[in-house]
Amino acid sequence: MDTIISNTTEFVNSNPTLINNVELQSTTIIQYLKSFSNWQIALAFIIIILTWDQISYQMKKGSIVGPKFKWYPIIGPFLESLDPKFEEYKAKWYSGDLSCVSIFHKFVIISSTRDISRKIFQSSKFVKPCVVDVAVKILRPTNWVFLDGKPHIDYRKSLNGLFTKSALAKYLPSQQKVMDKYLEKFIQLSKENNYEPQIFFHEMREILCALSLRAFCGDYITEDQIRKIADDYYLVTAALELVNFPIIIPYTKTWYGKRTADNAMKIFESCAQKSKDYIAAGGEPICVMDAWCKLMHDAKNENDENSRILHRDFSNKEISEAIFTFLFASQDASSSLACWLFQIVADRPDVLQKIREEQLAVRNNDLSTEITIDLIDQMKYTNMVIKETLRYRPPVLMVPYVVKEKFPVTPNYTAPKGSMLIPTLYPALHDPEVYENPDEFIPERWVEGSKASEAKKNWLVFGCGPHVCLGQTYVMITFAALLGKFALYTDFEHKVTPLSEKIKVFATIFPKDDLLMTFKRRDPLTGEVFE
Ligand code: HEM
Repeated sequence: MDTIISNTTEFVNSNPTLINNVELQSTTIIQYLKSFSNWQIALAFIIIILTWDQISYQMKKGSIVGPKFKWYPIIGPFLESLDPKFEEYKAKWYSGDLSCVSIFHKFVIISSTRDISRKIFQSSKFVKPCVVDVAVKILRPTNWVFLDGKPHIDYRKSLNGLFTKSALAKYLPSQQKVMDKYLEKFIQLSKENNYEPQIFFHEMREILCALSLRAFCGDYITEDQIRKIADDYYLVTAALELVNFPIIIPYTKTWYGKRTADNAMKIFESCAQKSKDYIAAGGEPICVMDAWCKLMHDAKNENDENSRILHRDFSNKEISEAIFTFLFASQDASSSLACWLFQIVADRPDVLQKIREEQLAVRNNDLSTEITIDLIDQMKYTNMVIKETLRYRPPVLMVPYVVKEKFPVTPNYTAPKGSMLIPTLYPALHDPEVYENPDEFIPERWVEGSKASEAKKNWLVFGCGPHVCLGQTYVMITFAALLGKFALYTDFEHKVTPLSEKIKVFATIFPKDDLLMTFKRRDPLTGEVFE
């Protein structure tokens, strides 16, 4: 290196004409630039940026489907993305196996076939889940959900035990109490409104939040704390919208979202300590936190090195952050499922009738029968209704991933590093080759051995691969218990409007008219309805 520098210096010093030439040229360039006005320079700069924006778009787009040019320079379809429309998404999915858009500097690739989507979900070497910038601030950088590769897999192993069937069985009794409470609340609300249909979108979100918090934190969390978190939670959803300002400025959406998340995590931290004390005193787990503390407690006394590593001592802060991610992952998707499930079942009296018959049959007409996992496993038809609702109206339409290194997604297309890659779930779940008349709601298509039930590869409702939904069994069990109870003890009706079947996108998907319903008390054995 030194030799190169000294040789160059020698060469330049021995060539005075060269120095003169360089000086002359720089003076000429400066004089030339000076001959332009500031406006002309600014204009040239803009033209260079715009040209680069288009060239970069074309290079990244390659052979895949997408607008021929970036029609709105720089911003791309940013304004449309502020108010996402289901029909626009759908048009995009069916425009090609891979399609793209470019918004500001972000290049977004959407995959719409089952196989490409599965490949993306399973390629953790090339991709990792993509979160909006502000999510790291709201969920905190130390949160386990931001782990990637082996550290993520190991952390997942320690969490999987909290959502097995045997663990979920322990949370059921406290969830039942929440269901009873909200059943009374829904009937009371309807009575106060003279049984006229009213919006139940907010109530569905509230019951789901309460169910999750009781399952996660047991009785360590108070009714007031649950109500406060349920009331404020929409501020977190709003703060984490795909398009949001990345810096947290006081009194903006993101600031309110962070404040809500911090308050919730503070509550969870104190619950975690109470749970640790309870388990240390020999208590049996009745909630997710207890189950976690029990695993940690037992691991200390086990001779098994692996279990000691998996269930090391997690701090209260770590537990609180993980519990918040469970709430965050569950709240919008579960509320979406609740809205569609009640609407769809209420609109189909024959389906509701079959659910009621099954609910009585599995209880042998004995209403004091305890709801257990075994009993839920016997609710075949109820489970098929839930599964078909998830297929017909999948709460999560797409899962954004970010490309870590150049990713050959197909033999003809390589996704550039840094681009956003979005596998979609909807097209695989509406594939007419697997689900005949995919836009019809047919629970019977899920009978054992049927084409639909055998097509495991199409069942992408909960994703697949290393980040597959941690709560999927929890969802099926909770909703079977919930739907069963409401079908037996209430007579619920839905007011159909022209917007009921239209889809509103708000993180997940909801009926556009916000679900107009009434609930009346019903005798489960005679079917008599009371006002
Ligand atoms: C109807 C309700 C739900 C739906 C449709 C749903 C769907 C999904 C989907 C599509 C993913 C991304 C999977 C992937 O990238 O491959 C996911 C991830 C996740 N879900 Fe769910 N989910 C639901 C409810 C829940 C519940 C109730 C919980 C917690 C109790 C939960 C916890 C999680 C977690 C922690 C992740 C991230 C896993 C990881 O990164 O390792 N979800 N979910």
